[in-house]
Amino acid sequence: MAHIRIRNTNERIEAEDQVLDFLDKQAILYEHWDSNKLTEELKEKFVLSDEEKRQILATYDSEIKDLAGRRGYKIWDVITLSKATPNLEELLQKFEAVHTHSEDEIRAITAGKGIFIIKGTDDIGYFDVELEAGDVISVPESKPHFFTLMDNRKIVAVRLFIEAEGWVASPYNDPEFKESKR
Ligand SMILES: CSCCC(=O)/C(O)=C/O
Ligand SMILES: [Fe+2]
Ligand code: NI
Repeated sequence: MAHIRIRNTNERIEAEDQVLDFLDKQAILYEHWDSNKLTEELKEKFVLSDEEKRQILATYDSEIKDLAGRRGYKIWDVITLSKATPNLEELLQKFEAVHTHSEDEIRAITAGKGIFIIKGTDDIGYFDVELEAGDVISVPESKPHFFTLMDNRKIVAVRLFIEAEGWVASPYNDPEFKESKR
């Protein structure tokens, strides 16, 4: 279940009903897939062969097609980030810079965990959405956000796209975002 941290106040929201209500008010789509559908091995595997990525997509095929159908998504893949990822630091530099996308950014976490930091309404400011296996999030098109790993430094996620370049991050220079609050 996702947990929220509001950066300006350091307030944490962890009760499921309050998390769902908060994300709904912030126009962040949040859903939940059954993380137990994966084999025990794949729940803890962060270096994946193409066959293992295909196995993850096959495991969640009905959830992916249902979500894709409702949101008009046509392409999906699996991304894995861990210390074993050859260009991890380069990728994180891109993910950790405030950016926007030209389509809603849909990510379904299937293993590990990560944080999306999203620019909320003016009264809230930036807030963290701490995600774990089973959590599915959609960051709306053009909404400033960034992503970082948590202390375990590893995650596997299904990414859904409308356009192949839908993942392209457009830098967003936000004077309201204070680096010190990373
Ligand atoms: C865990 S998905 C990798 C992060 C990403 O694609 C992105 O755009 C984050 O904002
Ligand atoms: Fe993004
Ligand atoms: Ni919890």
